[in-house]
Amino acid sequence: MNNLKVGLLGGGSWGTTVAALVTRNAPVTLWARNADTVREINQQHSNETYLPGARLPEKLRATSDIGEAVAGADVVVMGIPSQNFRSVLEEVRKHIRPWVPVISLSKGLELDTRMRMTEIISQVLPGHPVGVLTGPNLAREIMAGQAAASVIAMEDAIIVRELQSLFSSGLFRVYTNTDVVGCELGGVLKNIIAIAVGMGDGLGAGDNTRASLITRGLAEMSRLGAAMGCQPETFSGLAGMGDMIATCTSPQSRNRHVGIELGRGRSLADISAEMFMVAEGAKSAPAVMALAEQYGVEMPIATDVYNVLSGQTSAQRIFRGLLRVSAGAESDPG
Ligand SMILES: NC(=O)C1=CN([C@@H]2O[C@H](COP(=O)(O)OP(=O)(O)OC[C@H]3O[C@@H](n4cnc5c(N)ncnc54)[C@H](O)[C@@H]3O)[C@@H](O)[C@H]2O)C=CC1
Ligand SMILES: O=C(CO)COP(=O)(O)O
Repeated sequence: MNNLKVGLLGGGSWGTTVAALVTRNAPVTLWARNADTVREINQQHSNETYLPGARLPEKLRATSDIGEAVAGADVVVMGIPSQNFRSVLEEVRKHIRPWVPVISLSKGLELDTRMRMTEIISQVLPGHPVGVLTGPNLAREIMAGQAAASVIAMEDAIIVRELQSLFSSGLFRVYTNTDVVGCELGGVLKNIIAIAVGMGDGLGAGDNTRASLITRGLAEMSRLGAAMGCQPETFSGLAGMGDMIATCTSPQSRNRHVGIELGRGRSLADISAEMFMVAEGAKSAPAVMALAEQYGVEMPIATDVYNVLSGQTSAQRIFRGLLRVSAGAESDPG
């Protein structure tokens, strides 16, 4: 048991799931902007829109007053999609107490600035310890009580251990890591590769194709990570390979779903119009391209995904192109 009070922002699939997990260890106040969601969590102990069929702990309290969630919190957790992350953080700033750690659950980059979420936290809330919880963590599976593992990454090796126990429970095993950038990058980049894998699945490609994309995707993730000074081991861990496998193979993944529909020949605008949940890879792809250029790293799969997302080519054309490109050494970028 922990004495820390937690303010968790974001009443979507993952915010609600993490709130339910942490409630076992500490009191959690979940802020959601939608008043109906707040009422449903408090009265019915469910969030049917995002987690159909799941029963939430009765102890979990939701509010639509962000001050109520943040002002008394010893830890603030951000479950807000990346493109809205900064605006919510600006609100957090009005209520948060000094030195309270802020942990991101989000797996995207801010489009205009190409910043990671922990960078945004440090910019908006200087002086607050920052971290990220990330790994192969499909929300609905965890709510259904299936075992999973995750990583909490913070630069401070002491604070990270304190927070490890806050997020851990019997079926949710949380490891620590001090490579914040590597862990965060893993979560961002696997979404792009999951879109590529989805395209292949939508086009009827085989298991060998999927395995090749995952492996070559991991190689380009590791190259960008190396250029950005990350620890190479991070990418073979839960935040890298682990999350890559979960997202690239699960029917639950929203990013893979976007890829499947692109593979069937639909446009991103059409696919997005009928999705109410976020697919971070589709939003972050241009920022990933900008990072690759900034660090001089070749990312052929991410580039193809970006070109399909932006309507410059089709999934069918890039998959045909893949077969035409001659392969070099396995250590080469192509
Ligand atoms: N769903 C999953 O299995 C996992 C998701 N993540 C990451 O967690 C982050 C959040 O994703 P999900 O909860 O899955 O998304 P979601 O699409 O299920 O829910 C997003 C929630 O954010 C809220 N929201 C959006 N903009 C807002 C704003 N300006 N102010 C207040 N609330 C706002 C929405 O109302 C919604 O409740 C994403 O970055 C995602 O990549 C990470 C691990 C697992
Ligand atoms: O990050 C996730 C699993 O770890 C969720 O993936 P999707 O956003 O593609 O559903």
